[in-house]
Amino acid sequence: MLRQPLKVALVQLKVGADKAANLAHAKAKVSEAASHGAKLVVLPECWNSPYAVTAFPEYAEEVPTGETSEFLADLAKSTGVFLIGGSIPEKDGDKYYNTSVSYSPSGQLLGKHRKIHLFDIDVPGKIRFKESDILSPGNTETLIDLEGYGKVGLGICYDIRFPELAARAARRGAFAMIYPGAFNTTTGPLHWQLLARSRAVDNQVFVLVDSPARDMSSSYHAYGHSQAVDPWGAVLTEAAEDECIVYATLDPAAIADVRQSIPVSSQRRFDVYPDVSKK
Ligand SMILES: NC(=O)CC(=O)C(=O)O
Repeated sequence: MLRQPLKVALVQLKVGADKAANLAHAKAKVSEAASHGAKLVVLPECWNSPYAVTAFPEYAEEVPTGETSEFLADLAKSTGVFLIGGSIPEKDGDKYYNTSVSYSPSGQLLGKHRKIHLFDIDVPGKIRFKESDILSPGNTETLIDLEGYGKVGLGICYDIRFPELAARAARRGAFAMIYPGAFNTTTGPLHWQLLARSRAVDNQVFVLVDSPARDMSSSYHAYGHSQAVDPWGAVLTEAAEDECIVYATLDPAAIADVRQSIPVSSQRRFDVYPDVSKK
């Protein structure tokens, strides 16, 4: 559980085609968040590369030995924050993944999460996206320990649509689910906040979702609206579409309060349906 208040910053980063510029820009924004007192900083899905299946092979790197992972480790250390490094295209042998790495304030690798559920959708006349044309799925759940605060579960974007991941993380003690994401202007307005609030209410945990800024000149129009939701399902902070950093302080009392008031975790009927946290 969350052991003390935690100030978080969600960096809704403007992302372009120039990888070096994306890294430099991320450094400026993470430093800005740290200078405002954030102890946990989150970057969005696919922030060192355009979010396009065709771009992934060109931008992909080894993780955690590649340039961007090393950059994130150094950045976490120089700013003294827990850094959830959004996600980047990963190359491992002849396979590609959509991968997130997280670092401690001393630059230690805390976790590596490969997107488990690939974003393959076809909404006729609106959006077709097929990550599986290039990417392979991850096969491992990720729980990371933020020393002094407690554990958080990690998912990437489409992973939020699969409630089992959050339920399992929460039942293993996570106080929050964090999803670097990049919903779009078709699915975002209906589903992004609904899903974030649902995962929060289902599990009585905080949920952080972090998107790139919207760029109408790119092939993928990210929804934006990075936000933090509390265990009651209340939105603590929400960005609009443009680049910005939004902040929230996660208060341990909110978890204790909702769990005492509405004790669903002791009211579950595992005699009627199975507990998804037991494999
Ligand atoms: N980009 C994603 O992985 C997911 C998304 O946009 C959606 O589920 O909608």
